[in-house]
Amino acid sequence: MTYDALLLVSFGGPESPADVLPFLRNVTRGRGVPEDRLTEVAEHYYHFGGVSPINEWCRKLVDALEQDFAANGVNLPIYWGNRNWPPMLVEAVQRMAGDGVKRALAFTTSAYGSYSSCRQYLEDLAAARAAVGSKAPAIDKIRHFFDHPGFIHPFADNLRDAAGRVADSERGATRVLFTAHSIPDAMNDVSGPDGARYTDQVAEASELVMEQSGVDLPYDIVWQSRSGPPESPWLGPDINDHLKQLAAEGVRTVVVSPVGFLSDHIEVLWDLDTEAQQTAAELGMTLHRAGTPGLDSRVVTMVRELVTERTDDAPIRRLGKLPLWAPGDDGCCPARRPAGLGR
Ligand SMILES: CC1=C(CCC(=O)O)c2cc3nc(cc4[nH]c(cc5[nH]c(cc1n2)c(C)c5CCC(=O)O)c(CCC(=O)O)c4C)C(CCC(=O)O)=C3C
Ligand SMILES: [Fe+2]
Repeated sequence: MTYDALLLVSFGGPESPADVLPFLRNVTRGRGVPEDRLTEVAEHYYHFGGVSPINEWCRKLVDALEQDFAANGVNLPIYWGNRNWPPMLVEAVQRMAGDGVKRALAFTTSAYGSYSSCRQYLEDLAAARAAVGSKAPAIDKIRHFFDHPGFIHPFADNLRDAAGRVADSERGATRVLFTAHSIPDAMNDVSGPDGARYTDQVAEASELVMEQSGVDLPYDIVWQSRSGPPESPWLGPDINDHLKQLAAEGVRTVVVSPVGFLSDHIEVLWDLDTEAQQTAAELGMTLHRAGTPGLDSRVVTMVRELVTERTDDAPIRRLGKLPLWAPGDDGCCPARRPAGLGR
C-alpha cells in the first residue's frame, strides 16, 4: 500500500493548571465518571503543576521520528493529533487534507487492544475524518505493538537496571510486579476477536520483558488507576491491595515495571511514584520503579519498522505468539463501548 503521511495519535494531556478541568471533561464526556472522581484526579495533575508529560513527549517523539525518517530514506511527513487535548486530531486531519494527503498511517501510543486502548482511537479517527469531510485522507491504524522488540527490549533493560538496585541479601524477599491500566471486566471480556485479548497481551508482554531481562525473580501482574465505582468489577488485583498481600507474605522489596505505558504520564508519576510508593512505605517495603521506554531510540526505530512493514512489506518483527489481527477488522473489539459497565 502507498501512504503519504504518518499520523501520531495520542491521548493528550494538560500543560497548565487552567487546562486540567477542561481536559478531564473531554476525557470523561459521556462516560459516567462521577464528579468526585474528577476532582480527585484533578488534584493528581495539580500536584505536578497541572502539567502531564505526555504532550512534551509526543513533541519530542515527532522530532526524533523526523530525523530518523530523513536518515533512513522514509519520505513521509509526520502529523500529530490527540484524543482529548490540543493539538486535537481533527486539526491534524484538517491540515493533512489541506496539504493534499490522500492516505495516512496512524501510530497510536497505546500498544494494546481493548475498547479504551484501540477501538476508541479508531472511533476518534473516524469522527475527525467525518468532521473534515470529503477531502479527509483515508487513515489506517498500525497494529498493536505490545510484543515488538522496540517495546520489549527497553522495558527489559530498565527492569534489569531496577532489579540491580536490590541488595543480594534481599533477593529472597523480592517480587517483580508488572502493572497496566485497569479496565472494566466487561471491556476485557470483549477485547479482541475472542475476548480477553487485553489481559492476554499484557501477560505476554510481561513474560517477554521478564525473559529478555534475564532477571531471575518471581513476578506477578497487577493493575492500576481504576476509576469505576467499587461495585463494578474492574481488572484486579489493584497494585496497592497487592502490596498489602505481599507484605503479609513476607515480601519486603518490589520492582515495578509499568508495562502498560509506553512513556511516563500522570498514571506513572502519581499512581506509582506517589501513591504506590506511599503504600509501600507504610508497609515498610522498598519499591524500585523501572522506567518506561519513553524516548529510547529503539522506540523510534520501532515506529519506522511498523511503517515500513506496511509501505514496503518489510518483515513483521515481533517476539510474541498471540495471533495478530488487523484493527478495524470485524474481528476487533466491538464498535461501541460495551454496555453494562455498572455506571
Ligand atoms: C486502557 C487505558 C489506557 C491505556 C491506553 C492509552 O494509552 O490510551 C489509558 C491511558 C490514559 N488514561 C489517561 C487519563 C485518564 N483516563 C481516565 C479514565 C479511564 N481510562 C481508562 C483506560 C485506559 N486509559 C478507562 C477504562 C477509564 C474510565 C473512563 C472511560 O471508560 O473512558 C481519566 C478520567 C478520570 C479517571 O476516571 O481516572 C483520565 C484523566 C491518560 C493521560 C495521562 C496523562 O495525562 O498523563 C492516558 C495515557
Ligand atoms: Fe485512562
